[in-house]
Amino acid sequence: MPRFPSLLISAAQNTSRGLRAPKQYPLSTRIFAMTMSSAHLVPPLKDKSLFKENVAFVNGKWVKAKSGKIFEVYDPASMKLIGTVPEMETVDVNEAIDHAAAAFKDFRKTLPRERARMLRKWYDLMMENKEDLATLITWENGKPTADALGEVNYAAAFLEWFSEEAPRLYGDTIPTAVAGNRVVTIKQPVGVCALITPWNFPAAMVTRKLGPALAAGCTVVAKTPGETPFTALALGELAQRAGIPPGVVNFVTALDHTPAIGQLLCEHPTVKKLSFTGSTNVGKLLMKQSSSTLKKLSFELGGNAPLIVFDDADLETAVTGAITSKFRTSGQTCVCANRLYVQSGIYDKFAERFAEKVKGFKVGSGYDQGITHGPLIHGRAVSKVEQHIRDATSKGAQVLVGGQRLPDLGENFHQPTVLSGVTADMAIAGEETFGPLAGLFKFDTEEEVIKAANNADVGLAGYFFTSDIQRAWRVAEALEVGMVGINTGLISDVASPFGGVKLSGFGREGSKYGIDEYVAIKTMTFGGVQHIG
Ligand SMILES: NC(=O)c1ccc[n+]([C@@H]2O[C@H](COP(=O)([O-])OP(=O)(O)OC[C@H]3O[C@@H](n4cnc5c(N)ncnc54)[C@H](O)[C@@H]3O)[C@@H](O)[C@H]2O)c1
Ligand SMILES: O=CCCC(=O)O
Repeated sequence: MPRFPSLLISAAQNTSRGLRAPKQYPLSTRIFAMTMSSAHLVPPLKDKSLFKENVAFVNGKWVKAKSGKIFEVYDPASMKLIGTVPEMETVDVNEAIDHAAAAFKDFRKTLPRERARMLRKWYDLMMENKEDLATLITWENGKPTADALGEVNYAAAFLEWFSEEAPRLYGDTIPTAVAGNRVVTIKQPVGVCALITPWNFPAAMVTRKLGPALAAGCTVVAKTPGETPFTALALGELAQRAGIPPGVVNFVTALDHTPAIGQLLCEHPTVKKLSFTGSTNVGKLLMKQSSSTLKKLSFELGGNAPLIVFDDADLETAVTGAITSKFRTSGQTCVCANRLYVQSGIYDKFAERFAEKVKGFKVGSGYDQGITHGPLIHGRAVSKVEQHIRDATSKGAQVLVGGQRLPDLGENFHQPTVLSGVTADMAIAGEETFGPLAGLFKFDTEEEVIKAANNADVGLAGYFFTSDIQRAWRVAEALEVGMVGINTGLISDVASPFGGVKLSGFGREGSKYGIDEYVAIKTMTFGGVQHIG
């Protein structure tokens, strides 16, 4: 039986999840009055209509699940109810696929510049509503407001970028090898696309797929993450305001029915493409399920990024880069450094300075002033951090900073933690923690560290710090990853191809390559062409 790590949780097992019959929770009570009495203040939305409750977005309409079932979404900081959304089933999603297929007939014929204008308008609306979108992100994901605002900018940038790519979807003219033939290619939209995204970037993971899909002329059915559906639904509202035709963008919502919906999206013959961001285990399952329809696939899966600090690195650059890479979104980023390899000559200085910086973090509610790090997404995420700390310390690692939960702040808070003396036999070496835990490994030679860094079945990102230009090329080429940061801990950029190798998946998002995932190249061969004269 396949395992669905974050989903096979029944209401009884997890008090923050559960299926209920629809209940009346007046919005005004929750956003305003309730938040005044909760552990933290949720800023009121300037535009309350961006908060879509009990509805999903299908064919330009706000709809409920046919069964009338809903599920609850909780604030990971206060553990209070944010609201409910439809627990859709395959019957609902089948309908969404049919609408997307019907919309594709016309949308594929729109001029690229028309699609560009729609995407640009959607981008503008995201920017106009950035504070509200950030409020929603912090509410359901927990990241501090400044980070949430950064995510809105990053997310909107994918719509802007692909609005610019849409009119430049060029084919080729190819010098033929056959006398009398002339060959040209065009790029055509693949058709209806299924998009499945995770909770760690509730806006950016969605727009990074939607932007290129629409730019290419595809229509989509996007399955929102169970933990963070409200941000995506707000994007649906803005899509409608941007004039994107009904059926072109559909957002379906589900928690417990996610595996069944995933299977439907994979096996449905009308769905021509699946783009998934999430764990490697779920990616493997989706690939298997998609085999009967041989869909075009792109997978952005788990990472376990090595970050290497060589003796010749600039200490401050390395410390800042490691902090940025390791603790972004409290370590819940697929490109977060997970294994920090520090050369013996700089190890003590680096450990001291790095630990000092981490000690300065302020953990708390994402809405509070000065907070640098929020809660983790749920209890299972906190348990994994604890488990990695317990395992490492039982095998000899020492805690330099942190090491404990923060129960006074809430169930989902954990101290940012630094361990030194981490070795290859510890759990943290083999799997990503996906939390605020940095493990420092000591190494002596470049050869040894490359071998250790590449000793992973995944290969998403890698980072290193050095002042030697020869080494920079050598190491960048040797690391078995899709993306390398050299003297920087931040590699995410709309203009840069994003994606991995090995079990981190395949396909590239963002950049000039992102749109390729949503098109099919058609070759046209013209025969019997004679030369004149
Ligand atoms: N490479 C990337 O760009 C990237 C980005 C973010 C997260 N991730 C990875 O995702 C993991 C953390 O997120 P997670 O634990 O929520 O991942 P996950 O795979 O459990 O969930 C990701 C998404 O898949 C959905 N899902 C889960 N089971 C499914 C199924 N059987 N069928 C269809 N959909 C299903 C979830 O609802 C969610 O929307 C980490 O491994 C992280 O590295 C990768
Ligand atoms: O976590 C995954 C994506 C994060 C990013 O795009 O930088």
